Amino acid sequence: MERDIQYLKGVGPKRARLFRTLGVNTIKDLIFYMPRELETVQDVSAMRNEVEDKAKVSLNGVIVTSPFLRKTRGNLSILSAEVAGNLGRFKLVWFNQPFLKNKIIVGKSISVKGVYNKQYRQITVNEYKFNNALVKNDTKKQTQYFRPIYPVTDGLTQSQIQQCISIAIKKYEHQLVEYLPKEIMEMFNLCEIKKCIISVHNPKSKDEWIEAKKRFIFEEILTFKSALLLGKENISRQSGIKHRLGQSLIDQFSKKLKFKLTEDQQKVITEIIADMTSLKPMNRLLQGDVGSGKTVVAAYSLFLTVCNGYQGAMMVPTEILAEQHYYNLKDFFAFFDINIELLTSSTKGKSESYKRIKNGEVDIIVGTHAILQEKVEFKKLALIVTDEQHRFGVEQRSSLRNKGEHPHVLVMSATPIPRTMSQIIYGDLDISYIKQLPKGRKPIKTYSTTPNNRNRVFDFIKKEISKGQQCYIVCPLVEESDKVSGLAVTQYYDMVKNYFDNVKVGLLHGKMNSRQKEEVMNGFKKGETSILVSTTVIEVGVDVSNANIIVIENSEKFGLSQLHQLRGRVGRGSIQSYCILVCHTNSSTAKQRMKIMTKTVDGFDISEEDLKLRGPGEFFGTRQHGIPEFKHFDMLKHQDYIQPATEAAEVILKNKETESYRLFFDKIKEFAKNYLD
Ligand SMILES: Nc1ncnc2c1ncn2[C@@H]1O[C@H](COP(=O)(O)OP(=O)(O)OP(=O)(O)O)[C@@H](O)[C@H]1O
Repeated sequence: MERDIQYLKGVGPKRARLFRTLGVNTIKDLIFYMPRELETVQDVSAMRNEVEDKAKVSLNGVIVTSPFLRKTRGNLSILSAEVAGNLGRFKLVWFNQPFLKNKIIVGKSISVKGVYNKQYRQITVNEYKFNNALVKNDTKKQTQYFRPIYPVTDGLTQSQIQQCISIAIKKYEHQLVEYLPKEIMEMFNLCEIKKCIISVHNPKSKDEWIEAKKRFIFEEILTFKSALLLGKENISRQSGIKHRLGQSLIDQFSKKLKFKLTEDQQKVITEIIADMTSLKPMNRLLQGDVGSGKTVVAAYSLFLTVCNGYQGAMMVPTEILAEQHYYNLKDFFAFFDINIELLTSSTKGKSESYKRIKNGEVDIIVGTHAILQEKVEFKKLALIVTDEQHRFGVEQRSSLRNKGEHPHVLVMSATPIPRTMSQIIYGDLDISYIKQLPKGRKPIKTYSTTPNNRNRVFDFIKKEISKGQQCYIVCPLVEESDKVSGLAVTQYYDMVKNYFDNVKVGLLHGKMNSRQKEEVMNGFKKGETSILVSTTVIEVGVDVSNANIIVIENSEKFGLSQLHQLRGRVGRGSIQSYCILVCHTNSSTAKQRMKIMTKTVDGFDISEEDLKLRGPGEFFGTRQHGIPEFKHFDMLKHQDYIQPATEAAEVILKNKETESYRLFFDKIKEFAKNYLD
């Protein structure tokens, strides 16, 4: 079975090349090559009246009229002929195959598959075969059968794939040995591998096909969950850096805070302290909605590390965010002797900085992925905090981990991920939630409008600015473009400046250099600028509590979760905040999305909706976020499988030394090695 596909009878080097483009390299790959759907084919030769319009049908009959060929104005050719089957005459139609005209001979018998047009008793032919044998009058014949449909490629048809698979199964069936532990199969009522393979490629009934598919879905998610649990088990077996609590120091830090922690913040801090003072490395995800106050939680953990004589690192996805966290942490630690440094690709005097990190002069380093460079070596790194983890790849997470000796890891995510999804992406982490927002926050009022109402929107902004508030306006593009539609910040900035006399307006986008960005951001933070016209560079983390309006132009162009993130830039203090979505299209999908935004303020609900609307692939560009490309498992359709698969994974890890589990456990190790390392 492990032999190269070209050695299968009927394949050869040329066809093997085509198979390889489908990811089929060996005979085993072919046997496990899965159909994407099951087609039900009705046999109209024996049909009663029940065959529906547009149904996929097959027919055996005898050609009874000469072929008729005509050309349409668009140069399309239509070839037709009539056949007589058991139940009368049908018209067959071929599109763009004029060359068949000579083969269609009255009296010849033919089998066809195609799509039925009920009104004209006509079949648009997709596949045909001329037969030598006469058509039998067999009315007891099966009236419907099932045909698996495979992903194909140019030069390789459905029937060729089907034929090769059936040759492969016939020859190698005996090598299909069950590898799932018997106990697991019984516990979860799974169908045996040989039977599944046969049923999935040649099902006798739809139920049989579904049963077989079930096993493959379960097995796939089970392998993945087991690998995640194995990774988790490996980390927890390492000895972590045990911190002392130093409660009095923690109390000192609390006393210097400008606000009282919420109960959720307090609870999460307790969980983190418990992790860091234990013998195992912490491996925790902190999920909290926008503006729920995750930064202060990070500050507590960093403080604990530094007080214990270690270094901490905080890695974030953008320079703006790195700078903001850097200043926030400086502010939090103003009363303590803690050295914090910023490291991004545009930091000046990096080599000096590297030295200070290496010799331990720097206590906390805040930066972008510039921290991951080889040159950055720590003296005693004990805590890694990453913000917006899902923007970093899995490899980056582990490469930062390798900069210390089993450091503690705290992952913060501001994008609320639906539970099912976080169980998959973050299945190897313990999860803490901050659900409450700090006291006194008012729900953001969200409105949807059209560009025609822009002057009214601007007048509203004028009114709020006159009360001392500030406003963000977000546009999707930096500059106008012929290729992509949408408003550009540069032009919009000029328009806003013209409209608002005596109001200071700032412009911010990713093409500006770091110094310019920092200046603009600082001007806005200090309240010197009242309106900030920006691209989505402000999307994550930007925290200016005096800003109470965000206008999002071309709001139809953003995903719901992204709109929620952007909206989260306001409502970060006790004043009433507003989010105005300017939608430039009338489409029903856009309307539906705007409605969700105006009705829902909860980030978890929004991401659930977003996932439904866009599907997991687009929701998070999958590979980047550590979700493998599943062949069978669908995050939306198969949520029910996650819990049982998790239970099964736990059983497997517990019994991994038992003989009957060994075969499958080896597969899990192999998968973990390829995927998680
Ligand atoms: N317990 C609290 N009471 C009052 N204000 C708080 C509290 N905790 C945090 N804040 C303030 O709330 C604002 C938002 O906090 P923070 O920036 O940490 O949110 P976040 O969870 O990181 O949000 P985002 O995901 O949008 O970055 C900050 O101005 C912070 O100082």
